[in-house]
Amino acid sequence: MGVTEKVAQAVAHAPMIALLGNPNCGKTALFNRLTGSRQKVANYAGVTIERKEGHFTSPQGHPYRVLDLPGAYSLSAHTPDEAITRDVVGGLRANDGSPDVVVCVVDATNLRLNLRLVLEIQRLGLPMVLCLNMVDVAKKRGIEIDTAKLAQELHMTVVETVAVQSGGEKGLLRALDEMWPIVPVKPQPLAAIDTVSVEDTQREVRRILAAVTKNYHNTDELTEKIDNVVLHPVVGPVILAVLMFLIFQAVFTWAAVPMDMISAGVEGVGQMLSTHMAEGVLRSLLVEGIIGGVGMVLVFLPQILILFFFILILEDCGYLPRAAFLLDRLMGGVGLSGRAFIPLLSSFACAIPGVMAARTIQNPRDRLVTIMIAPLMTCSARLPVYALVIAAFIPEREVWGVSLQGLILFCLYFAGIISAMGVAWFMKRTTGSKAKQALMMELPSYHFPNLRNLAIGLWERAKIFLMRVGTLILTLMVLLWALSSFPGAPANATHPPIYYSIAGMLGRALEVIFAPIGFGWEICIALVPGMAAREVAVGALGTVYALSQTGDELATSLTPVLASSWSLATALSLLAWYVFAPQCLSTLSVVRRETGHARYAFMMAGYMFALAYAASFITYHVARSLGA
Ligand SMILES: Nc1nc2c(ncn2[C@@H]2O[C@H](COP(=O)(O)OP(=O)(O)OP(=O)(O)O)[C@@H](O)[C@H]2O)c(=O)[nH]1
Ligand SMILES: [Mg+2]
Repeated sequence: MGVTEKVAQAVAHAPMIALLGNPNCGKTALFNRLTGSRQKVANYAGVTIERKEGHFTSPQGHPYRVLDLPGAYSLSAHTPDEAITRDVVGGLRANDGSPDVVVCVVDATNLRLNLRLVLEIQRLGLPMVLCLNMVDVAKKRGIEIDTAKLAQELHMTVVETVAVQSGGEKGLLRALDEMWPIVPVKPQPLAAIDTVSVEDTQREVRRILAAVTKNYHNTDELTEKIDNVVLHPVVGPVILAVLMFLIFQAVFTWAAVPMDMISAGVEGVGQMLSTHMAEGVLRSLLVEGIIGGVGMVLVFLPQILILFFFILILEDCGYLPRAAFLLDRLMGGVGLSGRAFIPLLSSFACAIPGVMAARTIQNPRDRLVTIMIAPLMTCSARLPVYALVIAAFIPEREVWGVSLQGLILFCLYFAGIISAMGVAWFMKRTTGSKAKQALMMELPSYHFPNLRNLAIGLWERAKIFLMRVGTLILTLMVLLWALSSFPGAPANATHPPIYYSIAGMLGRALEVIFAPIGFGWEICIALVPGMAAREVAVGALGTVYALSQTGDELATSLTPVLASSWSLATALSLLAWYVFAPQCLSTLSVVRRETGHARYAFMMAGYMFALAYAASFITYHVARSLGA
């Protein structure tokens, strides 16, 4: 047996630990520390929405499997993500026994709220360890907790942990090792643990708190001071708007230099290949297919990273639930709850995590509406398309001291948001659901973003993007290049060869549909692979136009080519198209999975196509009549 097989076998029989606790108490941070993995950690409730499994070996050499679970306020689940947690600990999931040990993670600064769940879980009768996490913060605030006394009151092992510090998990590891040999126990049925009333549990929590803590308070003065400003009814929304605006400015202004560098590098390689290689199929594949297509997408890495830099900081410092709170009234106006804010914000990265994050929404109608509008938020794959067209058509100028290009980008994002609100309003009206639930959301204490997490987060993003470029996008580009290069042009050709290729024929067929909104056959070719991944539209335009060049001059830079071959009306129409354009196929399949019905995926594709076409049509014709 090889070493890896031995490890795999040991892991398969290792005791299973489940990390359980309220949302935002540090379960995932602890999971990452134990297993060395990099699951998402952020400062708001409802970050983890799926069961994640990992494994590790303790200092004494014992193997363990460990489960990270969505946070829950109680075992009587109210949302789909809480249901996952309930089913896992209750042993109700197929293929999964109940856990052998429950590690109950609690936020030491918020014991009053957290202990309720501890008492509830205790009734399951499984072996338990209590992790008093975030003791670093508790100590700073002068909260003193007598751990020995708490252990005595609860009849279980209590350890202190700091999940964000290296070595902060040691106490837990020691406690686990002391439990060996771990004998599996069957949990009490969930129905049987519901016998104690909420009031009795509350009374018990108060009694324990009084016994184990001195000067217990869960207020944080700094957080209160900041919130007085940030949640102020007038100042708050202004701060939010300014913040969003600055982010889009930064995406353009900060990215300029690194983008120029990457683009110069890509062009350099292209030029070198075209001067040193003999003309032929291979050179065409490399220069027009790969450099012209994939290189074109690569250039947008800095912009994507800058956008994520801000999203990650906002996530980690604790501002997001505040923004949800500020927008709750506004969103209530169109029938959405403030709860929808975080799923919608996640959709700026990609609609897929956004659609999945809708699991934290309790009301099924609210959840469905949120899922249906999530793709209208501008995902990061659309950013390259916007950026390319903006760079080609919008002059690099300042208006009232702000970059005009950044301003246009902001408007495009804004257009997505406004139309999402419109669609939500329409859906709520037609489904006739009026009930509005109050927003119940914990506002976590602010903390300074963890720089290591920030760096890891950005690195992960860069990796995801580069992987996409290197696999999916590369494959599509090679395929597109082949379809655009064969068959070759006839002898008496009057157009560039691509016109006669398979892709050219397809583009010309589609042109019939898209000509009324100003798209020529070249754009139509790019729309098709753009369905698989949006950035590919940019790469595809790169390849299509590189192959369309008739002169000797090979253009590796797309921007001037577009500026000379499209009218402004066409460019604006394409931007409008991408505000709505039907989702990439992977989003549609996630929508089907999350809603359980294929019809919602079809509905989504249909309504977005109709909106995209209408918006482009109007944009194109208004722009034309204004002489653009
Ligand atoms: N100072 C300090 N911060 C911590 C500690 N543990 C976690 N955090 C921070 O607390 C926040 C929440 O951590 P997560 O690990 O995402 O919490 P979670 O319990 O997995 O949350 P959900 O997935 O939403 O249920 C993050 O901002 C962490 O960086 C700790 O021991 N000390
Ligand atoms: Mg988590």
